[in-house]
Amino acid sequence: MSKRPLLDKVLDPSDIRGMSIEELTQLADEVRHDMIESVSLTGGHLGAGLGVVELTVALHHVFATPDDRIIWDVGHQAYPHKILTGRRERMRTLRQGGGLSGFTKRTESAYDPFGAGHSSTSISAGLGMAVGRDLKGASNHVVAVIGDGAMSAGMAYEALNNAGAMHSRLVVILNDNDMSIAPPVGAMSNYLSRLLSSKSYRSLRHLLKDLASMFPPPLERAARRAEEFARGMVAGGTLFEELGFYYVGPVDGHNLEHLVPVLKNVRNAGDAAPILVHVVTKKGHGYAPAEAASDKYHGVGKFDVVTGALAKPKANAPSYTSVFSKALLEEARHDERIVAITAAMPAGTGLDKFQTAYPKRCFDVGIAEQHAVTFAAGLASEGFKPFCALYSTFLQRGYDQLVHDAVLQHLPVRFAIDRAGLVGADGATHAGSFDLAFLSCLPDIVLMSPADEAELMHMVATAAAIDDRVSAFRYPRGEGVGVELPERGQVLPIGKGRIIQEGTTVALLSLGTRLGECLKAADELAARGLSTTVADARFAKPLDEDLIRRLAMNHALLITVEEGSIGGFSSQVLHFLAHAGLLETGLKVRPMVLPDVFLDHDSPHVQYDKAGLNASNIVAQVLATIGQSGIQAPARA
Ligand SMILES: Cc1ncc(C[n+]2csc(CCOP(=O)(O)OP(=O)(O)O)c2C)c(N)n1
Ligand SMILES: CC(=O)[C@@H](O)[C@H](O)COP(=O)(O)O
Ligand SMILES: [Mg+2]
Repeated sequence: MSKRPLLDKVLDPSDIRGMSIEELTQLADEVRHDMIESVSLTGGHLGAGLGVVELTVALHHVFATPDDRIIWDVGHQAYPHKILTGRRERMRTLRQGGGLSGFTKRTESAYDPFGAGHSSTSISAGLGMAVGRDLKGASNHVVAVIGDGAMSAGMAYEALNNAGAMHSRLVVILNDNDMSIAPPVGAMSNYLSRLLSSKSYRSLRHLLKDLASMFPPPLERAARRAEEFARGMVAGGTLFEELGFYYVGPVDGHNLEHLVPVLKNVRNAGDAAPILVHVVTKKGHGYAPAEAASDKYHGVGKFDVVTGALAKPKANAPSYTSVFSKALLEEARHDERIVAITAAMPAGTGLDKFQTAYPKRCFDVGIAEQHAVTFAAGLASEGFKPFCALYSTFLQRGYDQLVHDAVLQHLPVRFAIDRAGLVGADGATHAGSFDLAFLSCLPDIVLMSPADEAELMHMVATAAAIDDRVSAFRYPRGEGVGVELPERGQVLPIGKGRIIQEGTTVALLSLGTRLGECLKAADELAARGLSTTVADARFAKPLDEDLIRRLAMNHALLITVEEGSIGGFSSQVLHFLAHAGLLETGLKVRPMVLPDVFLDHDSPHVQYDKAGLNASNIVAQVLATIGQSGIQAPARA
């Protein structure tokens, strides 16, 4: 850790409360350099944090954290906050096993009053805290910091709508950097741009005058309020004022001479009404390579601090995302009814290529997963073939829409579910653990998971062909196994799995990309004299009942393996076995699923070791269940 004259003296935010603006400016500079240095060694979310260095310093200078609550929306911009709140030394452990989380986390620090990872929760959480404070008769401040991208989600509007009518003292800081991960989309984003161009930055004199007129001394307050309404101040104001917020800004978020007095005035306002401070920042600010990059270095691996050059990760095979992207392009070339939907993740889902090839058939709806799902259902009802590409963890947001708007109406929306299973450094908030459980219980859905990237291509083709109900295929983050890829995927027989290798004693039935681990386990079991069948289920729904029956009848032990929580594929298999009377035959069955805990960030391999889903764990499960001596396969047929 490099020496930093001022930052070295900051053990917690109380050390910066007495600093002058000059000192705060120097401190911000030191925090920025410190953050760049540590993220260059760990990788992580860089651009967002760089953009809020001054804002973070100003907030901790003005507000009495942790009694005053600061809630960072998403939490990916909270690295400067971590540096200033006693976690500076641990920044080099960021996103690694046992290290700091890449997001805010309640168990990590008293300065993180609310955990995050998913976006657009901060205003709701802040309002809950503000109302809780009022109910307790306490007087602390609550500040929610939300980005312009996160403002596109329904939850943010639900919260504004509620807060604007609550008369509870809440400060919302809208951090407007005119960026999401990709450039922001939507009418709100256009509105914010218009707001900025019509108002331009308010000078400090104007800002303080505005604030003074908003927050008159207590005795005059009621009369002043009435007068404000009477003369139409609210009606002539911003959308936020229409919703019942005091609007302050726009303020230059990199200018501490402006930020600090404005925040002090907001803090001292004392009025029982929510305030929205519109702060304008630049994502990646103060680090030229980030400012110059098209994504402002939103998320990076390790990099060279001087040049900004990103370390190139070694890849032995194309990523599942890129294979999906290519396969969908191929299907779209053959069928112009195919359209694609992303919720603010065009690059992350691989739909950026689709956007370039078919701009009129690709829709980035912003961070709005619920809307994405019902929007796709609407397109399907008009005869289109929508592929809604979402990360598994973010699909959780759109569950009711998926059930009520798509599945129930048999509207053929195709869900391309990326980042299924454990995702590594993003940790528990981003793990795709639950989709198999929450999808496999839905009537009539077709739910697939590929064992490798060629299988993924087949599943894209299969989904394109399914036109009478919802279908979904889920695949992991990261690279495939390096199999040869066809030009185009083939349509698979629905609900049919495949036997990969035949054995006699143990049957491993895999769904998804644990198949490789099952094959390794089978080799090891063979070396121990246990003849093992390995099968790839391909479908979690409908189940291949013939295949499962065959495995159950001809083996002593059946193990299911999946990268999902309890309640998913294995539960479907167990349900079938129970009702088919196959559990009373002496067959032993062991479902191997993710453990019933939230697993923290680590490398995916270590995570899967902890989850007990690697080859060695499968071998151990077999040996623990039937012993090393082996059992002869029963003749049950
Ligand atoms: C529900 C949900 N959908 C998608 C994401 C992925 N995501 C993380 S940050 C981000 C962009 C947020 O933009 P903004 O709020 O403006 O913050 P900035 O990065 O610009 O500071 C997105 C889409 C998420 N975290 N949560
Ligand atoms: C903060 C956030 O939600 C995203 O930036 C996410 O971390 C992206 O994950 P991938 O790196 O898997 O695209
Ligand atoms: Mg933004």
